[in-house]
Amino acid sequence: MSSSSKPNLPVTNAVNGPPNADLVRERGAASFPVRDLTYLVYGGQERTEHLERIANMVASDPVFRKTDRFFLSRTEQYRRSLEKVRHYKELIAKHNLHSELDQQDLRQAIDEDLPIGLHVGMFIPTIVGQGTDEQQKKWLPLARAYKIIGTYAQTELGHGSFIRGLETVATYDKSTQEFVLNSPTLTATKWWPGALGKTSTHCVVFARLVISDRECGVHPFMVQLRSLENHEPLKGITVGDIGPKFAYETMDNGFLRFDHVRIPRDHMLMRFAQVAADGTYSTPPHSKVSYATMVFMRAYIIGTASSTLAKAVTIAVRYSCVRKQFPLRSGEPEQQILNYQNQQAALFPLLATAYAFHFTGNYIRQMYSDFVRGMRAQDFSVLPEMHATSAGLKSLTTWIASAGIETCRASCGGHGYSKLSGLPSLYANYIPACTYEGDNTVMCFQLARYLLKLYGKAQAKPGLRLPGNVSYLEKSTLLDERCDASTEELWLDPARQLHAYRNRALRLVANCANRLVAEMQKGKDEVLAVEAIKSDMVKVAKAHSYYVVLNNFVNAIEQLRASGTSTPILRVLKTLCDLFALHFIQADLGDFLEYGYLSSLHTEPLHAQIRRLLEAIRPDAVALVDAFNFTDHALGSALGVHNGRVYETLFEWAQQEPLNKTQVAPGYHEYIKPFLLAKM
Ligand SMILES: CCCCCCCC/C=C\CCCCC/C=C/C(=O)SCCNC(=O)CCNC(=O)[C@H](O)C(C)(C)COP(=O)(O)OP(=O)(O)OC[C@H]1O[C@@H](n2cnc3c(N)ncnc32)[C@H](O)[C@@H]1OP(=O)(O)O
Ligand SMILES: Cc1cc2nc3c(=O)[nH]c(=O)nc-3n(C[C@H](O)[C@H](O)[C@H](O)COP(=O)(O)OP(=O)(O)OC[C@H]3O[C@@H](n4cnc5c(N)ncnc54)[C@H](O)[C@@H]3O)c2cc1C
Repeated sequence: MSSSSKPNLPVTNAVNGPPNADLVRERGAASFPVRDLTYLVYGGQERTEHLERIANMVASDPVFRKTDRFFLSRTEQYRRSLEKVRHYKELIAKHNLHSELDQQDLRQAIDEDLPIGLHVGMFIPTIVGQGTDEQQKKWLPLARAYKIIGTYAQTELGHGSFIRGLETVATYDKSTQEFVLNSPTLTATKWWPGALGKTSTHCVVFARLVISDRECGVHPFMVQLRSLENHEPLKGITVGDIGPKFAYETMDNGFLRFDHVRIPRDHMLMRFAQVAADGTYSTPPHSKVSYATMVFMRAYIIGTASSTLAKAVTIAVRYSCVRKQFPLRSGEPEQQILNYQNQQAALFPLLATAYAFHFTGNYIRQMYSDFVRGMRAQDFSVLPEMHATSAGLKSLTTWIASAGIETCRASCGGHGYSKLSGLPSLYANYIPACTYEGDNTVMCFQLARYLLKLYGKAQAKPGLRLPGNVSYLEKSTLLDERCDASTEELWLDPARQLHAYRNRALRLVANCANRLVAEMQKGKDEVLAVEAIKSDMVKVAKAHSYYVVLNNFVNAIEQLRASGTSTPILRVLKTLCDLFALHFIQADLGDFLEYGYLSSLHTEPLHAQIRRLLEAIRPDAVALVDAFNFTDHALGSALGVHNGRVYETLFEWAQQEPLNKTQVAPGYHEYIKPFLLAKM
């Protein structure tokens, strides 16, 4: 079956001409209607077409061009991103894109780390989440109209993960009804917040509240940093850019110091905790409610892991169809490198993972909106589950996506190392996701701690009912059960796949719990006992998160089946789900073998089934990446161009290299000529 219709996307940036014949052939041989899968991924035909209109508008607009980005200095890149911000605002007005969703779509299409990312992603959400109604009324209209630009200033030079260790102080002065913000030490300097260095006029600062020498914990405060007239820093404020980074050049991550800066009392965001005029402090209803914006951003980050990985896989799969190396036998044509099993084994599990994470993103979005509904009704009961689940999924998805981008880059051989492949910058700009919004390892401890607690409760109280994704912790009998997938066919049974993931997670939780007890029996207190099991806690969190991802993928396919999705689409999604499930068992085989859950009786058919799945995906590989529907602008890659004119595009883009502006190299006269022409 061929694709039901061609995607309505312009081929920008790529060199025009007849498309690569191999890609044309691959597209014609897809076993499912590509367009229908695109609709499924983006939420229907209407929404897909809307996204395409925005993507096309961006892709054909010279202000948003990306192809020269590699040749710009850091300062030029920052300026260019500001130019893009201004144009983004013009387009909102011109095309009436006033809804939050439209603006999010537009930013996504622009596809750059713009210095307003923190404004929309954390500054505004913190006002919404933590501000009183009056505070929202005051600041939201200004922020939404970009009359003020803000960021989220929490991390300091000395502390990021350990929020309770932050040193910036906000001391309440009852006599003037003001807070005095101060950075008492060098390590109290705010360090890293995006767009803080040069762009923001305001920020939400996290500081320890002190009232009459009493420590009241870390709270958010609204602070103006720069004049709205001339952008100069206000009195008492030292602010600037933190300097060169691994990448992320378009973002002015900044530093900030306060020298006894005074702000009015109503600049503390007081939705949950309050300071009255006389200095009376009212505690929040939940001690971690001020951390809510981070939970929001973690959920957002989980949602973007799929699309980021999907971009890398799209580039690598298309290129691997165009690229040919070696005939199998002399005299035969050379093979597309995607025909090699090793290439498929590297790329197809990542393709499957990009689809798996798509459904994880849907799941966490739903969980987050239920959680927000509860919060609005003062119900914080879901907060621990939301925090723990999002912390674990954020870690697993960003780790896998980061490593996956690098695998894609390496799979493109030498051309993958060229920045023109788009993969080095995709990787370099993405990997901080493993660190920001909570270092992944530290986040894993949060989930593991939650699981250990629930496991302990379930042990202490048989018959206790735990919520959906953690209900397996009730069933310690699961530990005695063994895998019975002794044939290739049995490995395709979702119930057996889930059983394996549940069993592994429970085993690791139980093992950790036992070790914790053993450490305490050796005389350690609980704190030191936890320190002795920390690397196992990371494994626990990952194992549980894998289970959550797979469970959601399996459930999503069941729901699609029930809602009448066509057989060819269901078939291809099931194949991807199977590959996801089996690949990550194969990757962590030691976990499953260690406790005798699996033996060689099961591993042989497992490996064989994985090989079959790779073969099954091969004819659909191009169609499966096409279904993500990225424009050439979004991919920013000479290797991933839709028309497959890889070599023409690489050649043309390389001509832009500034060194090629002259035939004779700069420096020739000083450094090359003297030794070339020196007498022997
Ligand atoms: C429509 C969408 C538009 C979006 C547009 C986006 C545009 C995108 C642009 C750019 C993208 C990239 C931007 C990146 C920006 C990056 C920003 C940042 O990095 S901000 C700083 C982030 N910092 C962190 O994440 C710090 C991590 N540290 C912590 O979270 C905490 O310190 C901690 C590690 C969790 C520990 O906290 P603490 O010491 O206070 O607590 P503990 O004593 O360990 O635990 C006590 C109990 O509290 C529970 N807990 C902890 N945190 C939470 C929480 N958040 N919610 C609920 N409960 C929590 C903890 O589990 C303990 O529970 P018990 O065991 O006692 O039951
Ligand atoms: C690109 C980028 C953008 C950022 N944007 C912002 C922003 O807008 N606003 C903002 O406020 N911050 C921002 N940050 C800061 C970011 O949130 C922190 O860097 C992050 O939370 C990690 O904290 P840290 O740097 O203190 O790491 P550390 O905690 O110092 O981590 C260093 C190592 O120590 C380990 N470790 C730490 N604690 C423990 C423990 N208890 N047990 C065992 N191991 C431990 C970690 O696993 C890690 O391996 C940004 C960072 C980056 C890189």
